[in-house]
Amino acid sequence: MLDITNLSLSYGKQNVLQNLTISLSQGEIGCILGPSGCGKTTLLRAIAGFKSVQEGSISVNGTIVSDAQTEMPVAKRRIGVVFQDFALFPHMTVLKNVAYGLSKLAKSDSLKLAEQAIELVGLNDSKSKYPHELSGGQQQRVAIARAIAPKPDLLLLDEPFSSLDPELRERLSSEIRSIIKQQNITALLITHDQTEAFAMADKIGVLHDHQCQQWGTAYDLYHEPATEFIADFVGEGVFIPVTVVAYENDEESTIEPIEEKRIWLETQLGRFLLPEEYLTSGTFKVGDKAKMLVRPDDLRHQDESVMKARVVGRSFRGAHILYRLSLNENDGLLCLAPSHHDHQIGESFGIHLEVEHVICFPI
Ligand SMILES: Nc1ncnc2c1ncn2[C@@H]1O[C@H](COP(=O)(O)OP(=O)(O)OP(=O)(O)O)[C@@H](O)[C@H]1O
Repeated sequence: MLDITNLSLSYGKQNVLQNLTISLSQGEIGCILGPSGCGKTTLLRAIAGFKSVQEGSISVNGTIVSDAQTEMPVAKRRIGVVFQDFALFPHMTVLKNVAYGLSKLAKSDSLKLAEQAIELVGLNDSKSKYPHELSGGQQQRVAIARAIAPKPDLLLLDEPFSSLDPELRERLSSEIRSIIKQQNITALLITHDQTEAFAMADKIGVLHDHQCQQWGTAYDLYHEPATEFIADFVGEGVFIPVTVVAYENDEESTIEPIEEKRIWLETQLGRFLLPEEYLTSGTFKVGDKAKMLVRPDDLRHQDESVMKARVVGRSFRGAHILYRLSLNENDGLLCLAPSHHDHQIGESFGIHLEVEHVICFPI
């Protein structure tokens, strides 16, 4: 439904995005995530038709809407846009706001579609109210109803929840996801908020350094980040120093003595097999120093462990406590422990590192 291929966007000589390739199937929700200034809005504007394309192409539902030669007018693209500030008309009722984009249809058809969209977002009782009579969350629902009423091929959402408080943001994002999914709408959301991206999206692309550094599921980004930037930007975690080592005999290992597999990462928290892909790609050789990603949920609270770490910080999160721990010289370890393990700053407890996905980067 959306195919963006080798897209480059710039403002004059300022290059914003280069060689970006992403795609969404019918009914999929994608999200473009990235820090301020990375080019999210520019990308959204190019898809909607407000920004020309220097290289590559954007296709919606099999038709090229933008490339270096083509620029389909905005109104012909069959793309609905939900803006950050809702952009509702203050002097129009909810019903008139939603019906506004349907003015080409016969009045009875436009009202029918508008009413259907209003019902979908649960605002049946507010049809004749004006935007100033609605809460922020309700106004956002009106904006969404207005964008989906014409049944667009693609729905674009520009930081749709950023003006709402965090609790409402979380609730609304999962409600809006259900509506979009129920209607089998293809949608692309842009945000700098990863909680929003995780709650809404089937696929997430992270923009950095003018590139989309990874296009994958939230699970992929969190557990198998393609770059050091993504490892750092998505989720919490720390990097610990490691040394790439080889063991000549298998006394040290319970693993079968396969030559390639006897390369390990030695850390102060134990030794981990260097994954196959790092060997085949030649990223590391024996003797290299590197850094390994440790997520707070990789580091377990384990009373019987001989390795004890001291609590230097703690943040209570209800079911869990996120501990910042100090071990030897390393002050920055993070451990997410069930909150019944209630330790105060200065106390020590046993830890055990269990890394399912070993992610390493050269230093
Ligand atoms: N109209 C413009 N003319 C020139 N440069 C622009 C224009 N709009 C944006 N830029 C520049 O392009 C880059 C990308 O901006 P963009 O607004 O797309 O980023 P963003 O990721 O959406 O940021 P934010 O999250 O802060 O909204 C920035 O360096 C910005 O200064």
